[in-house]
Formats: sequence, C-alpha cells, structure tokens
Amino acid sequence: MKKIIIGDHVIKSFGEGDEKRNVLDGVSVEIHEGEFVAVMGPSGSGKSTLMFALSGTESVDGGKVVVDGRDLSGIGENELADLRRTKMGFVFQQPTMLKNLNILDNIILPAMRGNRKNAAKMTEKARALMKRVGISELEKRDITQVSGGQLQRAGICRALMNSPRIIFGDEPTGALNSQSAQEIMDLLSEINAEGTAVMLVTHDAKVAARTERIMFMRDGTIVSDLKLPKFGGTNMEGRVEKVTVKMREIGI
Ligand SMILES: Nc1ncnc2c1ncn2[C@@H]1O[C@H](COP(=O)(O)OP(=O)(O)OP(=O)(O)O)[C@@H](O)[C@H]1O
Repeated sequence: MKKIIIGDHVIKSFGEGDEKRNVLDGVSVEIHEGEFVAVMGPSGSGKSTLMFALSGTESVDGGKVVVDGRDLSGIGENELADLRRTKMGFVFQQPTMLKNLNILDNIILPAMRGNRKNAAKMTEKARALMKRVGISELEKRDITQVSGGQLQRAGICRALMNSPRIIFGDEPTGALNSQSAQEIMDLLSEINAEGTAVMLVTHDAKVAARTERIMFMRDGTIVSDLKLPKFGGTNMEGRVEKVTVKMREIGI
C-alpha cells in the first residue's frame, strides 16, 4: 500500500550547548494510506514531537520527512502550508476555536484561507459534515455554548473540510468523559474505514486498542510496533489486554 508519510532517521533536538538533547533520536517510520495508528509512550518520550515532525508543523534537525511523495526538506513556506491544508487534518485535545465566531464559521474559516469566492461551497460542505457527526443544530452556537464532546465533533468537521489523506490527533479524547471519548473514537474509526489514515497520540489503552498499529516510544525512539487486526466491534477486552501487556513491558 502507498506510503502517505515517511520519516527517515528523523532527529529533532531542543536546547543549546550542554543542554542540547535529541527529543527524536533518529526515528524511522512509515504510515500507509488508510492506516489507523496510535503512538504511546511515557510523558516526554517524544510522541507529540514526532507528530509535529511528521506533519511538517516543526522542522527537523536531521533525517527527512516525506509527505505524499514530497520531501519536506527545502520546501517553501507556502507550499508547506498548502500541503498541510490539503493533505492533513489536525484534531487536538482542546480544539482551539475563536470565541467571536459561531461553530459553523469556526469550521469553515481555516479551510477558506481568506478566499471568499468558495464560501457557498465551503458552507455546504461544513453543513454536510456537521450533519454527519450529529451537530447540525449547533451551527449558530457560540463555542462556549456546546459540550466538550460536541466541540470535539466540530473540531473533527474542521479537520475534514479539505478531505485530508491523514488526520493527526494529539490526545483527541483526553479531555472527554468515557462516553464522549467512545463516540469520538467511533467517529474516527468510521472516517478511517472510508480510507483516511489516522494517527493518534494517546495515553489511553482503550483508545489505542481501537487502532490497528501501536507504536511505543521511549527516549525519542520507537521501541516497539504492535500490530492488531482492524477493529470489527468485538474482542475489545483482548485488544486492551494486548496493549496493556506491552505498556507494562515498556514501563509506561
Ligand atoms: N519547543 C520545545 N522546546 C524545548 N523542549 C521541548 C519543546 N517541545 C518539546 N520539548 C521537550 O521534548 C520532550 C518531548 O516532548 P513531547 O511533547 O514530544 O513528549 P510527549 O511524549 O508527547 O509527552 P506527553 O505525554 O507529556 O505529552 C520533553 O522533554 C519536552 O520538554
């Protein structure tokens, strides 16, 4: 299957002089089209930094990152912004949305990038996505007038506006109660089943167990790559057990 993201001996360091250390210490990883991946590891092991490096959010200090066949080293700022906008969607623990805009506009605006010409098309797309995730009735609401789960659904709509090839999620269920977290995972699984690759950073074994591949990080490297069959709605307990056994092995 085609590789949507390649990280080849990626190095990322922070700090200067004696304080300098590699937060990513030569990480090599390939994410394939339509894959559903989780990244786990102790706090500070480099999970978010890996996601930022693979998505071109952060530049790297060594090795290379290739997105959809395009090597990010030497790519111009505008091209990188276009690549990120058209190929990738981002979902965070707390969706960062603007307080002075309603939910619908918060979903539409980043995808428009100031181009008012396609506003009608974008509005139509946003409404279709909102309907799909069950928040149609919230379009005029302010972001302070919805629940955490509803806001995260809006965040997912926003991430899907340009039909990305991959969704990156940094703890997308981290701020939700278990029922809402479950619903968000159902939604991400559906999106993945339609062919969009999904890569999630998570501390939650139940979240990771919904995916088909769990990469475990420690000290800036991937120390284990656990494969699971695609989740078909059964044997959740067995899957969680496999993940927790590995977590114990790694010392998480
Ligand atoms: N911009 C930065 N400047 C300096 N150090 C940083 C920066 N970003 C991350 N780090 C450091 O890099 C290390 C890895 O951070 P990262 O956020 O990738 O870890 P993580 O595994 O996602 O952790 P957590 O599970 O706590 O979110 C940490 O020690 C962090 O302090």
